[in-house]
Amino acid sequence: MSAPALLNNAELRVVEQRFRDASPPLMERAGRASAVLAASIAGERGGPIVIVAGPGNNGGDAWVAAQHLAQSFHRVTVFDVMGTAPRASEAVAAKAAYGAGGGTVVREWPASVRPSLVIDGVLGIGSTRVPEGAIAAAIERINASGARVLALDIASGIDADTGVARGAAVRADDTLTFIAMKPGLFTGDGVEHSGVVHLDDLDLGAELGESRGMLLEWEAVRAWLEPRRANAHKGSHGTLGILGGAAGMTGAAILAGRAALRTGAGKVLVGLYDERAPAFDPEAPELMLRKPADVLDADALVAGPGSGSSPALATAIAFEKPIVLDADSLNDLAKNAAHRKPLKARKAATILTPHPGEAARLLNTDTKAIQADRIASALRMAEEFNAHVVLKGAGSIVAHPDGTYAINTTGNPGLASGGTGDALAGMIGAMLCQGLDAPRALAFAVCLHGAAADACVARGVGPVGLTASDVILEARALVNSEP
Ligand SMILES: NC(=O)C1=CN([C@@H]2O[C@H](COP(=O)(O)OP(=O)(O)OC[C@H]3O[C@@H](n4cnc5c(N)ncnc54)[C@H](O)[C@@H]3O)[C@@H](O)[C@H]2O)[C@@H](O)CC1
Ligand SMILES: [K+]
Repeated sequence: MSAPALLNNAELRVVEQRFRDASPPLMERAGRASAVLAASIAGERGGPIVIVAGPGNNGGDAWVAAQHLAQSFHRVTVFDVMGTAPRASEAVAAKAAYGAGGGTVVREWPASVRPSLVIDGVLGIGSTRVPEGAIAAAIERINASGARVLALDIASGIDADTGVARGAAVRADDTLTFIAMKPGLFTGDGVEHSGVVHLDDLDLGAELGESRGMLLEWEAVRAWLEPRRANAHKGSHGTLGILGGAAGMTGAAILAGRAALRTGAGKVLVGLYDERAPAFDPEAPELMLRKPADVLDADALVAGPGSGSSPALATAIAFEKPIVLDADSLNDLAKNAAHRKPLKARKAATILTPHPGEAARLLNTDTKAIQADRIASALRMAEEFNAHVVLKGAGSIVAHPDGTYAINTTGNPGLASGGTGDALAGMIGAMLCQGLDAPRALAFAVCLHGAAADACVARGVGPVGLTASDVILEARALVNSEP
């Protein structure tokens, strides 16, 4: 199973140009696919369908869908938001054919209809400003309809590149997206607004070529970790060192250690800065709690969980194998410019795990600016620090110094609780120890961490009250489960 490609607006416009004379036209294919999915959602004898058509080609898709649905005897009402003539000739023809067949078109929300399905064709990837006037009102009406909503291409009002809702934005139950997946469906506000995402590649899939972005789905990613060989021993799966746990924060480093052990690291040495740190972890006596100087004979190092103002970052930068910088080490990196040059010059891989607040400090900006373009922010950190970066938050972004990126599709709001970041850092370390290269170790752990949280929620453990320890145990089950 290969990972689905992500195409941004500019890349999609190139595809549209290349295929502008395709036969059948792309809009015909998109509208027809929309009608097929809508019919399957509404059911053959389903209730009325309200189709909301906007001013651009997204509205064009809606007109084509309306034509097909009316021909297959669905009770269709089109709400023509602007009342202007569609731009694309296929849309003009579809509107005319729909009208000629006696199809209902209204210029106001059809309040007397109780739709079983609303199709959102207000704005697509051309939505590049705050919706206003009739467009904004139509979006609000769709959200207030109480009906199931199918968005065409992307929920209206969501930016296809960034996932940002600038103002009013449709909340869809399903989105049928065309040609390729778009980043904005899977990160930022897009996560909440897209619902279940369906892809119809309009028969172009094989012709799209390489792309800079991809989606991380657990079913595809899980195959990256090879099954254990029968003759494996603890040395086969590496030794992870962890630097952290200053006074009052030993829990963070211990959680990272437990996560690493339970997701497959051969040995885990936790170097605690707290002078009065416990001698062992009663819940995981296998964890070797040590002084920081005694954990450096390892295959990879995680620095930062609860490390406070200790020298964890400087020690990690000097470590000659892969490192993961988390939490306090990221804040140290943001505060002390002197660390940047030696970090950038490292020969072994560096992984950074900022949440938006930490990312804002690293890039010397504010959280709002980070969230306004999460992909660009993650790629900028990857370049500035010569590191593989995960920008955490809904739709985590994994970005690499070569300009490629991925968006994670797993995870849920239950992960917004203390300790889950420490667990993720430990899982990344465990994957480095088990021989995945840094980009894969990072992407694998991010996807696993979210998939574990999803599995917990699926059996009623969370999202409310989900703990890092729950996620760690579920992650162990997942790395051992058969595909
Ligand atoms: N061009 C093509 O080859 C294809 C396009 N397709 C559809 O076309 C869509 C893109 O079409 P368009 O580029 O026409 O753009 P949209 O249909 O997304 O809408 C943009 C139109 O609304 C205006 N607009 C944008 N943001 C607005 C706002 N916030 N408030 C008010 N008006 C706003 C724009 O000026 C433009 O006229 C895709 O999302 C997809 O649904 C599909 O039919 C597949 C093929
Ligand atoms: K739409």
